[in-house]
Amino acid sequence: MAKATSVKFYNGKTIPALGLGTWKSKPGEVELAVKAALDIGYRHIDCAYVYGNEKEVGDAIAAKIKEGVVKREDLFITSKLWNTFHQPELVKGALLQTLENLQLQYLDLYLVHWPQAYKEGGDLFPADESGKIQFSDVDYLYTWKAMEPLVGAGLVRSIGISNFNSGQVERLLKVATIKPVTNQVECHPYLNQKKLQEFCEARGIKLTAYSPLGSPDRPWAKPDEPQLMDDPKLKAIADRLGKTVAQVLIRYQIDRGNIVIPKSANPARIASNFQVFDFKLSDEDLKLINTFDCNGRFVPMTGSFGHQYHPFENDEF
Ligand SMILES: NC(=O)C1=CN([C@@H]2O[C@H](COP(=O)(O)OP(=O)(O)OC[C@H]3O[C@@H](n4cnc5c(N)ncnc54)[C@H](OP(=O)(O)O)[C@@H]3O)[C@@H](O)[C@H]2O)C=CC1
Ligand SMILES: CC(=O)C(C)=O
Repeated sequence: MAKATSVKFYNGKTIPALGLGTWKSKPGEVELAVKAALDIGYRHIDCAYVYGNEKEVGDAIAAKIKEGVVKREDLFITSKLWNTFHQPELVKGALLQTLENLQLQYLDLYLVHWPQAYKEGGDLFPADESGKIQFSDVDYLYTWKAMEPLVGAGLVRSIGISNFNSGQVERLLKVATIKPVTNQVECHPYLNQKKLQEFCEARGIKLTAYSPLGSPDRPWAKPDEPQLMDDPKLKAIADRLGKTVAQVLIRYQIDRGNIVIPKSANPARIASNFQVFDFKLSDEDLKLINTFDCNGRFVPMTGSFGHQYHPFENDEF
């Protein structure tokens, strides 16, 4: 198989262009999934405190390091600061908990998971009696200022953001001493993020594409909603190339210069999703897939509607 490609950040560090997503991989299955991925050749794992499975991801990484399959320095491990830890004095403690969970001395990348903060100190989704999430008004600029010293302390190699819209990126850049290396956002043919990608790229920030397969296992999916991977137009392209739709969707991101983190908990699909380094999409196919955009967002974070920093309500992109 051809060599896996990597993407270079403005700070000189590199990230494998393809990583394994871990949201919704149950604690009982994620350890096997990460072990399978590392055996297959994945070197980049996308984690988050809120996924509730970091300990099992850490067990898998530790086991594969012990077996001699991988060395720590060959891995790229990302995690994310959850919304209830945005108060500056909570940021380092949240990271230390994630490091302990993952059994690591440092992360390669730590992201502010969302720009909007939730009420600190309790549930990860702190709801009132009516079920409405309780917000906190901490400004993400203060959170960012608490992320920056983590780099100098050697606890993280790079820092970045996730789910920030263009206005929020711009606002952050005005105060940042350390610029984010990436903005991790939902990205696939129905929401191709062309404008946000160009906006970030012009500022030296790489885009990481989450839910690249359309997140069919998202908990709020309804049976009658369209499934990206069932799209006949994508199926036709995949059939013509002799590839799976998932492989085309992954390659769509790599060929646009993005980082991509498909999730699977199934070893056969984890392997097949990695078989994307022996072909490229032509410019014609990229252009054709770009026309499928319909502003189709699968992860709208509806519980945050009404929050002043919820990213999907005001700015165009
Ligand atoms: N920063 C953020 O706010 C967010 C970050 N993320 C990150 O991005 C990752 C990926 O996004 P996610 O929303 O999980 O969804 P994906 O778009 O990666 O889709 C995952 C789903 O696709 C299935 N699947 C995987 N490979 C194949 C295949 N080859 N053929 C058919 N089905 C397949 C999986 O099933 P199975 O497991 O059974 O194979 C699972 O149901 C997350 O896991 C997380 O790490 C995601 C959302 C938000
Ligand atoms: C999956 C995820 O990262 C969310 C919903 O924040």
